[in-house]
Amino acid sequence: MSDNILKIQGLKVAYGGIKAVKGIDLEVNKGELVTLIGANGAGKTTTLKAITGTLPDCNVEGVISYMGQPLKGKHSFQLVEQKLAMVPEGRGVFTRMTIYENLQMGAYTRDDKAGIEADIEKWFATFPRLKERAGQLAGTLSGGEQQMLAMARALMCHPTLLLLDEPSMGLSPIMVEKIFEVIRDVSTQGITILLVEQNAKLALQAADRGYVMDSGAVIMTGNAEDMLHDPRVQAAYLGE
Ligand SMILES: Nc1ncnc2c1ncn2[C@@H]1O[C@H](COP(=O)(O)OP(=O)(O)OP(=O)(O)O)[C@@H](O)[C@H]1O
Repeated sequence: MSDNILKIQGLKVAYGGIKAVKGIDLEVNKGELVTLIGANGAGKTTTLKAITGTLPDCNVEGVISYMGQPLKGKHSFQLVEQKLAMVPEGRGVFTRMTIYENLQMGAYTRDDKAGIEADIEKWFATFPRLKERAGQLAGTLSGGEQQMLAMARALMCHPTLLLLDEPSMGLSPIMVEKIFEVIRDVSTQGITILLVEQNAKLALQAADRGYVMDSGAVIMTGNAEDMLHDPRVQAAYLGE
């Protein structure tokens, strides 16, 4: 039996005349941390949005399967029920709700009240800044704090697959370090992760495998450690 959690076959996405994704294949296996890297406009976010079905009205072809079932036509709430969670670019926290309420919302598919409370405390221990601000509106948080909250909220549903879109974007180096520490930790807990990241070095250092996208196509894939030492990746994406 295959241990695919996510399987993308022949994905094509066109925004009108713009071919953003040109027939890519990608797999994420159980327990893996896979990263998708590439320059601005390569098609990474479009690929994630195709998985979650949150693309604007545009032409999509190909098959995306999650746990062996096609995802087409599923609503966001159905994905969370199936334990597929995403932290979008820009975080997407509920700005007019408190931090505490945001975390509760992340657990809306669960009914184990004590477990939910225990998880909130767990994330407060990981991110003490959120605990200090538990009753504060999420919209008043800094970008880094919102990123922590968005990750903690996504993890409140105990996802099987976590999709992360540019978690390091706009964050201070210390915050980037903290977020990557949490990503690695979550991965070692057995949660399968697909990480889209512009910081290719950090992403490949954290990941098991990587894919490089360029102009809508996957131009390279392999073991993350090997990719880190590949002269082509070093020259094009690692600034070396
Ligand atoms: N809603 C849209 N309408 C039209 N074109 C779009 C839309 N969203 C993205 N594109 C185009 O699709 C291509 C891929 O964009 P996408 O955001 O997927 O790339 P990316 O690799 O995630 O880049 P970035 O790191 O800058 O977010 C780009 O040429 C972009 O301009």
